[in-house]
Amino acid sequence: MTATSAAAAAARATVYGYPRQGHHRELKKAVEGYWKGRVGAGALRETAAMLRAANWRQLADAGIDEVPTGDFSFYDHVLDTSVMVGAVPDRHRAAVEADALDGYFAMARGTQEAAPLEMTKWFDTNYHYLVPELGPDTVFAANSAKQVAELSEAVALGHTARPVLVGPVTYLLLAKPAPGVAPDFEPLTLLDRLLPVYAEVLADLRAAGAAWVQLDEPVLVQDRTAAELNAAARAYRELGALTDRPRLLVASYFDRLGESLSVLAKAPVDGLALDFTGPAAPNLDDLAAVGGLPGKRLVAGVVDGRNVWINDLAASLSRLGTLLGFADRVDVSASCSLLHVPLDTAAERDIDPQIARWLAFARQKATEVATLARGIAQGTGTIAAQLAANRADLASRSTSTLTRDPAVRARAEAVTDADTRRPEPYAERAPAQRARLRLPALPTTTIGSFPQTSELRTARADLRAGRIDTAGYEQRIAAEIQDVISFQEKTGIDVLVHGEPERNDMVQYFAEQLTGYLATRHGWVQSYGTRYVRPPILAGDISRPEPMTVRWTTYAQSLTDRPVKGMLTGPVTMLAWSFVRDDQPLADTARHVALALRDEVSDLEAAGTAVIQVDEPALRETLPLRTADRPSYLAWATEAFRLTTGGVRADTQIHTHMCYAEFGDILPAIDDLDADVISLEAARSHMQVATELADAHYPREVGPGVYDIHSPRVPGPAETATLLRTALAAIPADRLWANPDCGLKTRAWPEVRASLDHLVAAAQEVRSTL
Ligand SMILES: Nc1nc2c(c(=O)[nH]1)N[C@@H](CNc1ccc(C(=O)N[C@@H](CCC(=O)N[C@@H](CCC(=O)N[C@@H](CCC(=O)O)C(=O)O)C(=O)O)C(=O)O)cc1)CN2
Ligand code: MET
Ligand SMILES: [Zn+2]
Repeated sequence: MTATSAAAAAARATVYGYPRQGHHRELKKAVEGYWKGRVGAGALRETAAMLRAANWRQLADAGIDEVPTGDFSFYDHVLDTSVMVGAVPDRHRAAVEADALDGYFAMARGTQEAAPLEMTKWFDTNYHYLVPELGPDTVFAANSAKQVAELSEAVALGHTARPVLVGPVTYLLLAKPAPGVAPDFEPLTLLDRLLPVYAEVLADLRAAGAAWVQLDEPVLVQDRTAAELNAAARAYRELGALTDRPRLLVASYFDRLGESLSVLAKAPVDGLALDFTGPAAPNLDDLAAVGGLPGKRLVAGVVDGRNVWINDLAASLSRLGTLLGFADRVDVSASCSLLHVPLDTAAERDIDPQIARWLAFARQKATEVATLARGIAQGTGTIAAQLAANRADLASRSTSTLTRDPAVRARAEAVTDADTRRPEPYAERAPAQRARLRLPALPTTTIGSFPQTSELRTARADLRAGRIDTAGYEQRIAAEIQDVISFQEKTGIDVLVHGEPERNDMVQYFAEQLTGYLATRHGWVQSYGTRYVRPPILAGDISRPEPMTVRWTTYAQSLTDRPVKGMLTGPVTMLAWSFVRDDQPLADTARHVALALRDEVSDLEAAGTAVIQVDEPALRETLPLRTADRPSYLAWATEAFRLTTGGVRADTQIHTHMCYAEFGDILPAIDDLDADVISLEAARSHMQVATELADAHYPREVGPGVYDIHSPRVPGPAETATLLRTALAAIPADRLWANPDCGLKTRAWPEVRASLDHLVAAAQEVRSTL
């Protein structure tokens, strides 16, 4: 047998992870029930075990030969890794020792006594992880209990299973110096201390029956310094040299490995799992250039694990055909964990069946992976029917009228440079806005949403189910807006919001009103912890049949003399938090969305709205992982924002808002948005961003958040005032705003009342010292 046919004959199907929540988000309900004291720890653990078993069953039924374990999490798998290596912050240690589960949730969410770990975006996805906190005094200790238990469960159920772990290099490079540790401390210096802990976990997993263990090293698809590449080489040299270990599969995804590829190819590990989709496609040529992976296993991620379009099976088979020559054994997978896509298209009864055939969620992707593995192992003849159906579905998508609207295309082509610039520079606009708005120094505002109470969600569910009519629903929304406006007036907020009660989600709400978008009923994807989103599917050319927000915004403004901010989601975020079409450049799609939003901005301005906020929380997360790809992205992204906002008068104040990210490396792009005011998340990272903005001489108005809205914890007035003073040390008073980190939709009213009282008091106190 030649190497190629041996590799082909052995081809197996596998995936790296699967949605955790269950068909009806049973996990969310159980965890939130546990927090409220309505579900006991035993019942919570039973639900979790039931969901894991159901997932493995589903994967096995789809034809997956080797299922992942350890990808399950009660909250976040990076936090699970911190627990696995014993990196529990001192402030949470007592809670963790008293009760592991409660301590775990305390690290994730914080308690009144101890702040939670910081949360940030997982690479360029909409998933958030809890940032490990490390310092020179960190003592690691192996705790393999969760990994071993989940492997044992899968094995007991008869599955061939492969534990999936966050790799040591990725773990350290995603970590931050713990509070109190010098900010220039480099967690990677702890590698020598961490490797023995991984060695112990690997030995435990081997003892529990693991033939293979997967170590995920997605940080290696980012630009890395020589020192970091050396550290990666050393890590895998040492782990590879262990005698008591399972075989090691090192995985990367989301982009090409570049210079890291040769490091991993040379490492004494047993296999590599590589992404061959989207920006990672160059991995194929790069693999040829390093001489393949002789003697190793290659897991080929040829099915896009983070978008929802069906795979082009014929194209994947041809790619796999090339890859077969590169390794001893070639297996088939999705490009990354299926955590980032919804579970099952079969639940989507409202999507036109013709269009539903273009879509593959996690369950369908598992089937695609299995089909491809069978195709190369047993010959394409054995999958002829699937190939024919796939060809027909792909053709139906590419010829559909949904994807081409001549009016949208003509308008997009006619955009001029002048459309993307406000005629007056910021320096001229600022005084005009000051004269119109007459705000005090350190004006207070919020980011848009107020609590999305279960009453509001129930009202929406009742409307959908026909239990109430539109008039009844709208009465409910109007009443909520009245409450939110009068609360803000009483509290003494300066620039008000209507509170977004009518929005199920800041992206989905707009998508549902735009032509060219599809919405899902059950397409939940985990965003963080127990919070999920249903990313809409941007399938065609985008247009706005009628105004989307003018009615509720003007209603709110009619209730007060203070300015009410108009509130829109920006074009980049609309793309980032949707599943976007992959049949044209993102820049073209962004322009369609921007033009639709530009009309909304213009309608809001015409209706008298003096302040319009265009949220771009996803601007940073969508930044390409490789530096070389960034300038072209930032050019179209900032242009789309300016196209959205560039048509307004000088005295109309444009705000933008960003959260969940490090902003330091995109400050010039933030300036390029030409927004008048930006609010940023800053509370959990102790105002770091305020200093960064000051160092960069950022010239416009800024509201670095002084209330961490991701925690049920209420910061006291002194703490809020301290944060505000820290910001004031970096940003002059005439350009500083006081606001929370982000919207208040996930918080409860009692927390919001207290926290905003403290925020207004802090602003007043600091104002009095000016
Ligand atoms: N798309 C998006 N991405 C984002 C964010 C965001 O706001 N949107 N913010 C950041 C992440 N933060 C997030 C903050 C909150 C929630 C969140 O609250 N999600 C809600 C769901 C929000 C929603 O879609 N609500 C709908 C549907 C609610 C629902 O659960 N409906 C039930 C039935 C209704 C019921 O009886 O409760 C169902 O359809 O099954 C509504 O209000 O109408 C949740 O997990 O619970 C998600 C992400 C970053 N990425
Ligand atoms: C994730 S950014 C959220 C912005 C939105 N306006 C809100 O307040 O909820
Ligand atoms: Zn936000």
